[in-house]
Parts: sequence; structure tokens; C-alpha cells
Amino acid sequence: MNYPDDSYALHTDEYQINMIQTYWLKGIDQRNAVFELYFRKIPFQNGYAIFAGLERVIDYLNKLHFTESDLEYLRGSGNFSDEFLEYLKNFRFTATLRSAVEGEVVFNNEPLLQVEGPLADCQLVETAILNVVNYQTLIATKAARVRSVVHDDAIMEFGTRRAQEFDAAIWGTRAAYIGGFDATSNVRASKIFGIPASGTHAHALVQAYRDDYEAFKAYATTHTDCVFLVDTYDTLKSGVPNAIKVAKEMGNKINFLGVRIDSGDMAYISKRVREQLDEAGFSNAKIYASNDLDEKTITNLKMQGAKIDVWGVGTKLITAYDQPALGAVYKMVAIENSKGVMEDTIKLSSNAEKVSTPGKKQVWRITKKADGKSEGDYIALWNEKPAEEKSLYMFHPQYTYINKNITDFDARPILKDIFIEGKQVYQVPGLEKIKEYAHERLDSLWEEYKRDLNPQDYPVDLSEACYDNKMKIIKEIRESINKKA
Ligand SMILES: Nc1ncnc2c1ncn2[C@@H]1O[C@H](COP(=O)(O)OP(=O)(O)OP(=O)(O)O)[C@@H](O)[C@H]1O
Ligand SMILES: O=P(O)(O)OC[C@H]1O[C@H](OP(=O)(O)OP(=O)(O)O)[C@H](O)[C@@H]1O
Ligand SMILES: O=C(O)c1cccnc1
Repeated sequence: MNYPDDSYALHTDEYQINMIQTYWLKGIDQRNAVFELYFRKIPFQNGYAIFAGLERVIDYLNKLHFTESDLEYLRGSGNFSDEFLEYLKNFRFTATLRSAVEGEVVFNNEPLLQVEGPLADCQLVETAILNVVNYQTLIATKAARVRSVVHDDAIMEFGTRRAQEFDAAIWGTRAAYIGGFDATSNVRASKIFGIPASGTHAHALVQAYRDDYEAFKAYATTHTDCVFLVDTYDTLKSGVPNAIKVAKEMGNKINFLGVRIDSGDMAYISKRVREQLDEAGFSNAKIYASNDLDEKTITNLKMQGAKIDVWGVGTKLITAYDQPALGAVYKMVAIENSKGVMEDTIKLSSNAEKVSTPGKKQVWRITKKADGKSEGDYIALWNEKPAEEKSLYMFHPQYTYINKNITDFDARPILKDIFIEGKQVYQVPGLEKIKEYAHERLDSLWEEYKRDLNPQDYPVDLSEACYDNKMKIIKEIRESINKKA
């Protein structure tokens, strides 16, 4: 693999390029189209998801062009004509992108990202956008779940060694930070994104000296901040007593921050470790824990009264262990016809959940003026202006008898302009701002949507116009198929 001009233009499924060739040969590649991205189920049976991935999507779109080696590769496949390759050579992203911003609290079945513009552009970018948003949103959501159970304890991201390769480690770490983690063990992620880097030491250090005391002493004489890993041989008989011995010997020459335990019954052991540290006068020393932790184990450890102050979470966070895919999809919702008129489109399915919602849409977050808390999300057709209405009729799109009228509300659009006709118009805020934003957004959500077990379903409703439009299009398609049959 050695292409000095390698690019992400071919980071797409072959069928996208095949379709673009058809669009181009048939002269419809420049027809205006609208595609929307959404997921159908909130991951981890959580009550919300945290949107992430936009920064990387923006970078991808800004750089999107076919390089010489990309075109050479396509030529070599024999599937594409020279004229089509010339067309691809001049290809640049010229569409409009609207998206939820990173850190936004988002829900199932609502558009989180919308691409509007030439059909070819919309089609080419599907795979890469899904690739990025699916993963980063999943990890940010998992991280938020962990944050919700640790409350104010510190949480460190330790996943790089178990992540699905380099990119997942780096971007997963960023997503975890957005979702509420405090630090990462990945030094490059710290360099690139400014996430605080943090870490202790591994068993190898103790194994190298074959002795807890020698290892801790060696570390303490070469570092100021010290967290000793105490479970290599015997946590309570050797690890902690030797950590204490070294801390006493070194006195003010080091910051004895604490000890890490990485095996055994962490509830029982952490309590005994706490006692040993306190008795030795190190009541400020913290107990760090790691070992296949996730929000469930952490909750359980807390229930058992574990004396753990800092949680290191790796594998189960970075691989989204209990749900490895978000399942977001990207569907065409409108396209220009041969007369230049936009027509809404639908994808039907016998499974009601899989029927797409036609038409270019905006998602409005409806909050009560009185308390600023979210009442639900309201998906409306683009030309509707719910923010100007006095009263909104909100109803469940499948169980329409579940409904309510809302007055005295604010309606905030979730999809923001990111690119207008190929030009970036949105500046991604710094990572700290994004993290803060996620925190604030979560604050405005009622507790019942935030509990980690069996949360309430957050209302994601269609406007009447959007619902009626969907029903009308379903009816028209059914009638037309029946006529032809
Ligand atoms: N008190 C506890 N309650 C619930 N789960 C715990 C408790 N203590 C540890 N765990 C979890 O149980 C699992 C124990 O895993 P495992 O059996 O691999 O650990 P171990 O044998 O102690 O250590 P090692 O990694 O050296 O094999 C880990 O996921 C750990 O986080
Ligand atoms: O358990 P995770 O949530 O994935 O957290 C990261 C794990 O990585 C390290 O173990 P590893 O066995 O790789 O190395 P070490 O024993 O040398 O520390 C660390 O001790 C944690 O157990
Ligand atoms: O710094 C640590 O303690 C650490 C880093 C990576 C993986 N596990 C632990």
C-alpha cells in the first residue's frame, strides 16, 4: 500500500460509483436530490444518543476529489469509460450539508444529517458519512452512559489496545471525550485533539523488577506523579504495602496520587485498599480501577460500596461491546423530476419501522418556555414554521392516539447549515465547547429519558403535514402498483 496521493474518494462502496456512472450517462447526475441520515433504534437501550462525527465528515467533504491513483485504479477495473473518469477527475463536492452539531442529544427516526444537491454528490458521500457518524455517535453514546453512572468520578479512556485499529482508537477517544470522559491513555489523541492524556503503569514494570517495591521505587525516582499498579502479585499483602512504603520514603519528592487495581473482586479489594491507605495516612490517595469495566459493572460495584475513585474503561467502550453498530441509514427523501420539479420519495417495507419518511425535513426540538425542558422532537416538512405557531399538535407517528397540544414553547431547529453548495459555512467549535454542549443538552432532558435502565421513550413526532404527505405517497404507490399488476 503505497500511494502518495491516496485519498478518501474511493472510501465508498463500489455500487455508489456504479450508480453515479449510470446517472451521468443518463444525464441525471446533476438533478437536485435530498438524502437524510437517521438511525432506527437508540443503541444500548438508552433513552438518547449523542451525535458525533461531524468534524471528520467536514474534513472528508472539503478534501473530496479523485486523485491520479484513484482514477488509475478505477481505469484498471475496466468498468468505467475514459469520459466518465474525466468527469470524476473534475468532481468536487458542491452540495449543501445540514447536520446536527456534535454533542447534540439526538433520537431515533429523526434526520440527523441531510445532504441536498446534485444526485451524484449525494450518492458518492453516503458510505463515508455513514461510516463516520455510525461509529462516533455510538461511542459518544456509550461514553455518556458510563458518565451517567459514575456521576462526578473521573473516567479515563483506556481502549486503544482493543480498538478496531488505529482510526477507531483515535476517533473513538474523541467521541468518548464528547460523551463525558475526562482523559485518554492515547497520547496521539491527546496531541491531535487536546484531550488530557493520563495513565498509570502496566504489570510489565513490576515484572521487569520482579518485585513491587523495586518497581515502585524505580518509577518514583523517575517521575513526580505516581499511581502504582498494585495487583501484579498480591494486592493486599504486597502491592499496597509496598506502594505505601515507597510513598513514605519519597515523601514530598513525589505526588502519590494513588494505586490501581486491575483484577479480583474489586468491591472487596477496594475497601481493604482504602483501609490500608487511610491507616497509613494517605486518605487523599485515590483508588483507580480497570478490568473490563462498563456502565453495568460500575453500577454494580457502586452498589456494593466499592471504594473506587477513578475508573479506567477500555474494551467495552471503544468496541461498543454490547452493541457494535448503530445502524444509521441514509435515504433519498426527494428528487427533481424531468420537469425540474422536486418530488418526495419513499422506501416502503412490510416492516413499519423501515418505511422512510418522504420529503425534505427539519427536526425541531420543542421545549417548554417555563422550564426549558424538552417536550419532544417535531419533524416537519421544510416549508413549515413550527417556531411561529401558537400551539403545536404532537402525536406519535405510529400510535396516533398518543398525542398532546403544546403551547408556550420554544422550537429549536436541530439541522444546521454546514456546507452551502459545497462551501463550508460552519466552523466546528473546539472540543471543550462540544463536550460542554453535550453536557448542557443532557441537562435539558428530563431524568426519565436519561436513566440507564428502561428509560421512557422520548417523543419523536411527525407534523400533521409530514404524516399526511407520507400516507398520501404510500397510497399513491400502492395504487400505482395495483394498477400495473
Ligand atoms: N465485585 C464485583 N462485582 C461485579 N463485578 C466485578 C467485581 N469485581 C470485579 N468484577 C468484574 O468481573 C470481571 C472479572 O473478570 P476476570 O475474571 O477476567 O478478572 P480476574 O480474574 O480478577 O482478573 P484477570 O484480568 O487477571 O483475569 C471483570 O469484568 C471485573 O470488572
Ligand atoms: O479492561 P479494559 O476496560 O479493556 O481496560 C484496559 C485494560 O488494558 C490493560 O490491561 P492489559 O492486560 O492489556 O495490560 P497490562 O496487564 O500489561 O496492564 C489494563 O490493565 C486494563 O485491564
Ligand atoms: O494508564 C493505564 O493505567 C492504562 C493505559 C492503557 C490501558 N490500560 C491501563
